Amino acid sequence: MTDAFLPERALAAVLTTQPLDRTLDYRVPEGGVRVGAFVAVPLGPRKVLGVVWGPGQGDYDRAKIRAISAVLDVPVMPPVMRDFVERVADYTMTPLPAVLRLATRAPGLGEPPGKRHVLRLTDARPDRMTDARTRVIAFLEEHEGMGFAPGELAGLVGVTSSVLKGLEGQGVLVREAAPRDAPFLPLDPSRPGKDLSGDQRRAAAQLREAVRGRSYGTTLLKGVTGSGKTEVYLEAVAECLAQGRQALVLLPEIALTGEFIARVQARFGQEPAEWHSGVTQAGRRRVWLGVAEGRAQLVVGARSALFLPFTDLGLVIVDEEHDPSYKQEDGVLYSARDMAVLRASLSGAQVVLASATPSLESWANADAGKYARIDLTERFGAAVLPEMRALDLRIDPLERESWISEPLASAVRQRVEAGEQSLLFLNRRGYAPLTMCRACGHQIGCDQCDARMVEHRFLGRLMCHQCGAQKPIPSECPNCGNPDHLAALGPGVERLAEEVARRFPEARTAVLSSDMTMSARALKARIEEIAGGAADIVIGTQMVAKGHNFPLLTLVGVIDADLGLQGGELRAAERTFQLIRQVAGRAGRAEKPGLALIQTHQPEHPVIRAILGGDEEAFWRAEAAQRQAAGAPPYGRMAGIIVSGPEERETFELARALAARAGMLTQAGAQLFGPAPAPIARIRGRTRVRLLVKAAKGLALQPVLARWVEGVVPRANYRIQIDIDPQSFF
Ligand SMILES: Nc1ncnc2c1ncn2[C@@H]1O[C@H](COP(=O)(O)OP(=O)(O)OP(=O)(O)O)[C@@H](O)[C@H]1O
Ligand SMILES: [Zn+2]
Repeated sequence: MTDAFLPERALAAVLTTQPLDRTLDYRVPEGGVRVGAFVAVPLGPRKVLGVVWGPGQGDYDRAKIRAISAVLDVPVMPPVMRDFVERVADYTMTPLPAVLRLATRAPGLGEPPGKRHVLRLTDARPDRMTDARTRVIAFLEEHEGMGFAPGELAGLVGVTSSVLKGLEGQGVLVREAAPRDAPFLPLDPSRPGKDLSGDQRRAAAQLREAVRGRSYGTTLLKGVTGSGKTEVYLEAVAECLAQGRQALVLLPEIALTGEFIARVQARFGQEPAEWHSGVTQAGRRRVWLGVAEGRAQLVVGARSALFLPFTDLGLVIVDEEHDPSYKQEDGVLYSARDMAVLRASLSGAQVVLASATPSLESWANADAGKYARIDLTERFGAAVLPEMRALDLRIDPLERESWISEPLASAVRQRVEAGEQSLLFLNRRGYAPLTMCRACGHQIGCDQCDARMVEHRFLGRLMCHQCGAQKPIPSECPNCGNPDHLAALGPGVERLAEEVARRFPEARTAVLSSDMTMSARALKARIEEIAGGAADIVIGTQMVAKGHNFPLLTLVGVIDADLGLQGGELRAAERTFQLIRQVAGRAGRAEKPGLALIQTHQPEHPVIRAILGGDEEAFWRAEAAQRQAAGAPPYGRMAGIIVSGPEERETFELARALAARAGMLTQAGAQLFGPAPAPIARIRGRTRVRLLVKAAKGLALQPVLARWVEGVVPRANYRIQIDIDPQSFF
């Protein structure tokens, strides 16, 4: 792609973020415009954001062509970034505007800094409190001292602008000119890092050398939990910064950023830029511009940080690269890990995929020699890997309404007495996964989805984990009307917490679950407190499995190791292995050795044996052999097709129309399975039908799929969604 200039009055093809299937021609304004420039263009009665994508196509009535309204005063989108946007769109089979939206998720891009006004909280309080006023004040108190643009504040709190005006009139809020965006203070890569062990030093040297090469390459950094992967890849970051190039660190969970930022600050003297859903609108704009202008050297963020406009990206770290949350499951269905490799290959950058339990994809790529691989096999310093033991629930059965077996309970008791921490891991949010009437057997489901409602006792509500619908916990059965017979069945973390409180009344407990109504900042603070010893027993969902450092933690109890093995999904074994090894890895990270106790009904299951056995290579090899035999990823290609719509019959008809064209797929060497009702056959009132396409690894699947679906045009409100390399099959 070229970095061309279009003169005044020429036609420019502008890609907007609006859902159109093509670029639109506009007339270039006075002064001309560069290809890649961000512009505002008229579209109907509105002005929308766009990027000059190239010379105009000239296939539209010249007399009707309108002019570009404004060329925004932000850096031009460089050719590699435009290339990246197009490749992502092609790979994920997503319309370009949707990908461009990912790349422009910062408000007010065109406005110069310093011109904005923000509202700030004063010490005054209103004469009369209303619910809306209380929320505004509570929100601003939580974001101590920060100012927000009025529109932004109204949106964030969910109040009208008149509420804000009222508060301003009473002096509760003051209007101030926003300060210029705070600068990004330079990180100093020459500061010394920690003294590395021999293995760490060799690993760091290898990564540094790769970064010095200033060309593309991917390295799998496979190190056992607590081996110092972070310390090692920070050396690669140091090298990248020393080269004057930008670096990006992707983390799978916002809650991890707090600890990571502190480590960057300790290593390089300043904080990195931060990018995730917890960052305010103003903060996003600052980071986006800082990255585009090359002022932000290091960004730490969630998967969408990959779409920031880096000018000279030299390194991408994907930490906990196996984590399923790197796959975006709505909107643009993309894998941030895979797209990181794509982006790096376009930018001449290095990628480091760090994990103790790599994805089979990355393991296989390293095995095939496509990725370099570095192993760290020991924990740093005196710390040793935790001992792992299965607790056979057939031998030590659980008591009624109890989920902690006697041997696990006594291990917890010992830790509490010794002043050490225990972690009880249960990958289920809420109180109970199922509410059933003991009189008639009715199970309370979501009205909109083919899913059971999950009791959240803490909130006093039943909640659908598919669509988020809530209803109060009924006092009588909605089916037979019988009172007092509704029973909560099975445990969630809230119920486990109840048992812990009952059995260890003297212990301080903390529940960490991703659905907790806590701001990102409050969550970070809570995790720091826990790491500092504020809880004796931590109860958590998969959120706690990811990379946290709790130095006092010496015991991990896995409440139900069998949970992920049911259902037989493609990645069930891999995921269970990763999750339990990860969570066990939280134990014994300091001097005291750790113990992981794993409750299971099937200790002889191959996956449970692999988790306990520690021969990881054998596990991956066996898993790889099975996938290879089945032609499944990463040895074969897959695309999931989800057909959805309001009427069941018509949704199936649409799916069958696709199936009728299966010949095209077969001819190209792909196979079609389905249609079949999706495992969750209804979400938000829409019927869901699935098809699955499988093909050999070498086949360029996307063009084949594009031709296949082209011939079937869904009616309004019906959808055909294609998920390339699907991770979930619900
Ligand atoms: N060379 C070193 N000198 C001092 N401390 C170190 C060193 N290497 C690692 N550590 C410390 O050991 C702990 C574990 O290191 P780190 O978090 O980098 O491991 P990790 O491999 O990323 O772990 P996980 O995969 O479990 O998240 C951290 O507290 C880290 O500061
Ligand atoms: Zn629902």
